[in-house]
Amino acid sequence: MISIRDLRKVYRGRGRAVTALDGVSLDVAEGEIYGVLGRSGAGKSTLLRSVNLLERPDSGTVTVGGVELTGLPERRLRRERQRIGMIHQHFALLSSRTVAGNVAFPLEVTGVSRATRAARVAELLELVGLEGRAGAYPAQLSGGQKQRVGIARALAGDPKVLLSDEATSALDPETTHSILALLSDLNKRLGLTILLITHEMDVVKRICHSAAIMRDGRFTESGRIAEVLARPGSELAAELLRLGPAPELPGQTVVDVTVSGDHADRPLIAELARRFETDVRILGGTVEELAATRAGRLRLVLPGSADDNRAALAWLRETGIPTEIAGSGVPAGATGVGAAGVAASTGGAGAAASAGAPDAGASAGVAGADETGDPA
Ligand SMILES: Nc1ncnc2c1ncn2[C@@H]1O[C@H](COP(=O)(O)OP(=O)(O)OP(=O)(O)O)[C@@H](O)[C@H]1O
Repeated sequence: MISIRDLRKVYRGRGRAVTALDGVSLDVAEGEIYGVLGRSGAGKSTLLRSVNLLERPDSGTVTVGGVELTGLPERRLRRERQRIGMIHQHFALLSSRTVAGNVAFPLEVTGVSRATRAARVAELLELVGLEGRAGAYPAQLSGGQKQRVGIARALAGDPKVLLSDEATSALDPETTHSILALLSDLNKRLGLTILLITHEMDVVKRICHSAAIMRDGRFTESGRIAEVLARPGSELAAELLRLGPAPELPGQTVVDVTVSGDHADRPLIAELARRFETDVRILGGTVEELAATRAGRLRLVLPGSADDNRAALAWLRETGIPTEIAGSGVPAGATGVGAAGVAASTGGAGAAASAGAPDAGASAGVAGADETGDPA
């Protein structure tokens, strides 16, 4: 539904040039919710605003619903833009207009008749759960209600694509959940394709089918959540399923295994114990009901060094369970077997590389992420 190819954008001014987009490519399938995650300054807003060409990229192409927007004259572009809704962090409502007046605004601009407008506004307010608030002014609404107005307004022209610019960043956690639930519901009921930018991993966990991490104008990793979880060394997977820093346990091997999809119901620990006659301990774990799938990450301790456990590690790898040595009790450099080594040898080298695979500090990258919810 949205296809972006090699987008570049450099802001120039006062002898200074900032590369906001450094060759970004992205595909969002029809009916998908796609989250772009990144810290402030990563280029997320520039990317999102490039999708409807509110921001003109220096080069690259943007295609939405089969129409290449970057090739259109301004008048045609204005028409195509009406098929793309957008919601904003601070709602961007007109304070002098009522809820109904705000939602009706885009319909007025496109010349929809008064009667049709009134019927459509009533329908939209019901869709976002704001029946009965048509006559209220923005100042009389809570943040969550304001965002509902923003969503109703964005959907007025019956778009197939919704762009969400940090739509929940100004809201408290409970309201955030209700707005995310609404977006998810609209995605299902209307088949709405949603591209959102956020700095909150929780948003990705709750509603996204696919995600990307953006840093310095580039995607360092991207993909469908189910694929990402199966990708050894994945930074996104580590952020989705967080474990604390790994301890050093001399003479033991600490491994982090990710179980999702077909593996979620597998009696993995019993199998390991049986096949390799080893006493597997669980050191920690996290299980998440992600929008895309149920998934978990377990931190296991196997007696003996990584070398002693070679066969068990190989079996995990062959079984297709992403496995990383979190801390072998021996310096990674001494054996050459570190998380990156496992990642590379599990057949995920390409994916790990595209993820900006962590090097010698891999275990810290996986397990030692900060507590802010921001990607590293
Ligand atoms: N109009 C502009 N003129 C000059 N530089 C800009 C402009 N807009 C953005 N930038 C710069 O481009 C880079 C990317 O900005 P962008 O707003 O896209 O990032 P972001 O990830 O959305 O961050 P934030 O969440 O803080 O908005 C930043 O370094 C920013 O300072």
